[in-house]
Amino acid sequence: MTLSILHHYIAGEFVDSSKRFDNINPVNGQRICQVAEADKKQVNQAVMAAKEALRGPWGSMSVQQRAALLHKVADGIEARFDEFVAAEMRDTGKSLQQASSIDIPRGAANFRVFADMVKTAGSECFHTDTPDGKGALNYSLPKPLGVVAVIAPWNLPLLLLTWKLAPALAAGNCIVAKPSEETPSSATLLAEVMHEAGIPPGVFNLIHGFGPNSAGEYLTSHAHIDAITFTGESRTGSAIMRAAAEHVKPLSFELGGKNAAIIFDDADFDAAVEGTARSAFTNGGQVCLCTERVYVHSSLFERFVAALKQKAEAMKIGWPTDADTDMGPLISFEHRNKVLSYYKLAAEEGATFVTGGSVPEFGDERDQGAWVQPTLITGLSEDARCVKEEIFGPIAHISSFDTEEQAVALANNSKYGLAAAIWTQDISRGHRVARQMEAGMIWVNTWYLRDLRTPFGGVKMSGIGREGGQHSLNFYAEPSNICIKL
Ligand SMILES: NC(=O)c1ccc[n+]([C@@H]2O[C@H](COP(=O)([O-])OP(=O)(O)OC[C@H]3O[C@@H](n4cnc5c(N)ncnc54)[C@H](O)[C@@H]3O)[C@@H](O)[C@H]2O)c1
Ligand SMILES: O=C/C=C/C=C(\O)C(=O)O
Repeated sequence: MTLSILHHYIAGEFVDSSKRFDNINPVNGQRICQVAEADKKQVNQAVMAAKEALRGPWGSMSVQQRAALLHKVADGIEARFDEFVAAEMRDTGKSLQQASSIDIPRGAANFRVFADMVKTAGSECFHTDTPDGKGALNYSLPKPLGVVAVIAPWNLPLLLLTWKLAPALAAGNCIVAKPSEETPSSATLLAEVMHEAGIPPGVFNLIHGFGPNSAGEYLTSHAHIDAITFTGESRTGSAIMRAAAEHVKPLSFELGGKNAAIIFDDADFDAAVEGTARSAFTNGGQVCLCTERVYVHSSLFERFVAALKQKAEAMKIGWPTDADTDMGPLISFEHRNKVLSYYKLAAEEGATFVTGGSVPEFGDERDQGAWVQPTLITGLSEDARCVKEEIFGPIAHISSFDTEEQAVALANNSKYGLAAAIWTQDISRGHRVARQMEAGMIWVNTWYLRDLRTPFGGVKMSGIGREGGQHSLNFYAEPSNICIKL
């Protein structure tokens, strides 16, 4: 059976490479298709095509015209919705429910929100007094950065790729994007949609490949890249920072996390259990915002652990296409081995396994896939590696606290600072504890409730900068100040 091949999209054309890699379905380990792997020459072609396109019709297009094109891209995603859902599920094994209610709808929404926002964006203007009394006018003019390298991860492939593409394009930049090697399909479909929508050749370029010594590194170290926006592991962020250092360029980083949930004694118990199960196991724990550390007031601890265990064991781990599936496989065998190595480490570090800790057995082709059990552990010290290091799988450690001060100190005791969830019915405490969190995003009595205008990003090792609303536009366009002597 000849496998289809996913191509790059460079200068408005779909092109192959001599080198290719396999795209694997993590549900059963079967090959889905082959993917062209861009070499240095092709990455250079993509960068130069983007540079050239800045001087073409895109560079002289009005904001209204650019916004209209971005809405056409959103229309195209919606018109091919089922294809995008199928592509995302094939590459990741995520459930139909997740792909069709979060991943793909957000792909279209990301284009629409920034197409609309850029049309109403204003800029600063100051009337300046001068000694001669005639005054001066100072106004700022936002200008696109130029050629932006966009590097995306595999966990929410279309959502996170378009979360960067949409504002970057809305601000007038040209793009060279590299999706994760694990999830090439929806990005390639997006290239088709961009092409059909009439995005001018070279404005959006898509290259496939890996990170080190492959397309990712060739892209981030390219002299003609004007800015880099990256989402992925913190250590990859460090590598990209080193690669980009020589040419000094703006960086936007959305990195790793080891997020805490704090459940106070006055929490709405059922809501806290439901919300914490969702924040621990959504997308198989493969969301940067997922909870991996749960801190419960000592008065509730035993009851809460039992209730969370019940939730975890009630989850349906099944075929992605089944409407009632709660969790699919992990993204790859490599990642499953990483998560299983932490399950093993947890035991070595002395953890008590409340539930899970191994691999589900199906008795069918799924036994050839990258599956793990949702897992809850207790009993580790705060210095344990399983409590300190990001695992990025369906596992959370639960421990107890007595005072609010202890809860804040426990939650903040991390090199990461991406997100936190606080469960309390005392809203003054909610405000008070949220303000003390060393994190970029804090949810109180909810989790992953999104308003696309809000600042999204982390502190410490969790990132540099913010995405979302005007924060995105502020990164992708930088103001020049023009002073006119009157
Ligand atoms: N903060 C956020 O918003 C956010 C969102 C999603 C995922 N993440 C993080 O991403 C990680 C999981 O995603 P992942 O495994 O794809 O991350 P990863 O860092 O392994 O890879 C991310 C992307 O970077 C590329 N890459 C890897 N090494 C590179 C290099 N040296 N130069 C250039 N490109 C390189 C990869 O090919 C991929 O496209 C987790 O740590 C998760 O917390 C963070
Ligand atoms: O895995 C990380 C999830 C990131 C989500 C977003 O960036 C978003 O919802 O805009």
